[in-house]
Amino acid sequence: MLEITNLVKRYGHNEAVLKGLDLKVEDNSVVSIVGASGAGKSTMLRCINRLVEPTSGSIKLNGAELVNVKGAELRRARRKIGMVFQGFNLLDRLTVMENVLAGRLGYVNLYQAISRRFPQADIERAFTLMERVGIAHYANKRADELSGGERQRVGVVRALMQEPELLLADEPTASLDPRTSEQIMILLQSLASELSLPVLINIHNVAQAKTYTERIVGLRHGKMIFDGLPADFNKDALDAIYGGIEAPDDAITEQPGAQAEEPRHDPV
Ligand SMILES: Nc1ncnc2c1ncn2[C@@H]1O[C@H](COP(=O)(O)OP(=O)(O)OP(=O)(O)O)[C@@H](O)[C@H]1O
Repeated sequence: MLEITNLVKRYGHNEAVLKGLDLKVEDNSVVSIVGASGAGKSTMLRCINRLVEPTSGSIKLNGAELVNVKGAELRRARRKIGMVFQGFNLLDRLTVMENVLAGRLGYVNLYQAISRRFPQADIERAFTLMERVGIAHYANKRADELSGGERQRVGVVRALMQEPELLLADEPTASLDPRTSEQIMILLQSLASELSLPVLINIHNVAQAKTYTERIVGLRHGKMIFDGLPADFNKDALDAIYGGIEAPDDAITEQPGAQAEEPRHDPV
């Protein structure tokens, strides 16, 4: 379980970007974080994986405090947090397998990392996960030969190679076409359930958030102003979060094609 208490982040002497956030996310739970540009969504994810230093507050993952840990303890904490990126963040000239094995770098020694001699168990785990997401046949292909959806699957497997206790996804579908986006959202949803992982997804596409996640958290100016079920995320909630400025046209309607595969929850 992820437990955030009174999280504050201030960059320099500016006004706080996160103003006392509280959030609990159970295992198996897929939560989307929505909010206008600048609301603090990325800062929140980056505080959790400590790419950004929180100003104050507490972030606990399965009881272990993440705020203020340093050195080896921070490295150990970080490897428990898998991250999936909008731009995939793959090493294009390396193969799919090499990219996937990069997820183990936090676990192997320097010699193994430099010589890329990963334990057999890691290679087997890599194949199992690649098979699970349908990319095992691409193991020896270069990453830049894959489509966007395939590349994102590589990104997901690399994150899972860390044996994470939490998965963070920062706009994981923003670079993908609608159909591929749906597939990636369904994949994240299924993996959360299969691996008993809490998953937090920053997402601009409110229709996808409503269809493929079971809980929506809405941020505005660094404060949480909505935390509830997709069914309760109505026009008032949308206006409160986006202030009528940035709300996408289709935000409260069903995502076209959402029925193409079986989502776990009925679209609302
Ligand atoms: N490294 C930084 N230094 C100073 N200010 C920053 C830094 N990173 C983000 N900010 C500011 O913090 C605020 C929140 O930014 P953040 O990227 O967290 O928002 P967001 O909701 O993720 O936006 P978007 O949807 O556009 O990615 C913005 O005003 C931004 O300018």
